[in-house]
Amino acid sequence: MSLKVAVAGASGYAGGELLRLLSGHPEVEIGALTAGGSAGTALGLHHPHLVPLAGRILVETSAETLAGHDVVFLALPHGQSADISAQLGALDSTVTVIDCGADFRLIEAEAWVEFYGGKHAGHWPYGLPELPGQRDKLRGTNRVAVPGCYPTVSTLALLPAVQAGLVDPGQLVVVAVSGTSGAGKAPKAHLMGAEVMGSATAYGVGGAHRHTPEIEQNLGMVTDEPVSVSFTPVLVPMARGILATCSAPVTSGTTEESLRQAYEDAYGNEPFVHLLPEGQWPQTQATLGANTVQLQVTLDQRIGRAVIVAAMDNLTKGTAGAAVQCMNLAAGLDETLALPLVGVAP
Ligand SMILES: NC(=O)C1=CN([C@@H]2O[C@H](COP(=O)(O)OP(=O)(O)OC[C@H]3O[C@@H](n4cnc5c(N)ncnc54)[C@H](OP(=O)(O)O)[C@@H]3O)[C@@H](O)[C@H]2O)C=CC1
Ligand SMILES: CC(=O)N[C@@H](CCC(=O)OP(=O)(O)O)C(=O)O
Repeated sequence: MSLKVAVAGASGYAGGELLRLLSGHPEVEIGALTAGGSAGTALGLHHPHLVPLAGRILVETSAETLAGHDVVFLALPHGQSADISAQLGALDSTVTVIDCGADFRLIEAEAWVEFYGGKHAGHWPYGLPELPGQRDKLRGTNRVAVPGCYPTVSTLALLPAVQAGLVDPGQLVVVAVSGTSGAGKAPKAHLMGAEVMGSATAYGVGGAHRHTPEIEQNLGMVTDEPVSVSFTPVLVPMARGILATCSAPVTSGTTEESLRQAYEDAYGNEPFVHLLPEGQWPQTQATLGANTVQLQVTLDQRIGRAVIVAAMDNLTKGTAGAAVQCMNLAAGLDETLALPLVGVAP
């Protein structure tokens, strides 16, 4: 099987990471590469690391340039995917669309309006195969909403403890540091030189970040209890990677052993989620360029809280790797095809 694949937003960070992974995919032929203002320029100008594709010219993003492919990846700014995917669907009924943006992630329209504003476009199968039951929904689908980077790492960090009833899901806390590539390549005042170099900055504090309802939506799928998360993202001066520290009060009877067992049971057979040996704590570097999440869990006996630390590359498992994983499932291929387990270090 050879899948003809297009990437919309190919000049951006997520688009570049998609092309890095797709270049090594044995079942993929790379078709149209599109952009906004960068249309007409060579891909190599934006991504000099993508040597075999460097001479490819970016074209404008339209339903016409994206039609005629088996799979279209959308790596466009928020709010751009809904219109283009509707136009594309009208032109090409057989295409599979995998959206790296947020447009189709949230089920509840009220949450969309509160955190993003504007009209809710609807909900597509959610691209986190590790959520119980989700892998089967992704097999053979022709639409995928790839999760946000913080929701992927936070959900995977808390899921086993919440699912097993070992923590109170109404009192979850996540503090996650992220590299600046999470914000995309467009210039932003808070990402300019002196503002980001040598400094760590919290943002979206106090329940304001738009990933809060997405994390709650995911964890709400594995418990009947109400789920609430206090989520604080922190920008740190590194290019890529997220380290999430998650905690919650344990329920009566929870022990260090039962916590660890829940994580072993949940992820023992997962190809990309790895519980580290006891005493070893995750670091972002070990996940860079890999489609992996590395986890460690412990019980803070003194105050009765479970503490889980998780590391992930925001551009790989946090976006493009997850998108390719979902394409593999949607197309009936081996889920792990072309997805690295090996990171880049030091
Ligand atoms: N970065 C990350 O870690 C993650 C990103 N995502 C999601 O992936 C998507 C892309 O993010 P990211 O790559 O970081 O963003 P970038 O800003 O790096 O890239 C955006 C891409 O969209 C193109 N674009 C911008 N405006 C338009 C337009 N009006 N019409 C057509 N194309 C346009 C840009 O082209 P041009 O060069 O011409 O401006 C560029 O190719 C977003 O929805 C983001 O939320 C999801 C998870 C993590
Ligand atoms: C460091 C940084 O700015 N990160 C981005 C999250 C990127 C991502 O995963 O999210 P979306 O696909 O939802 O944009 C942010 O906080 O907005």
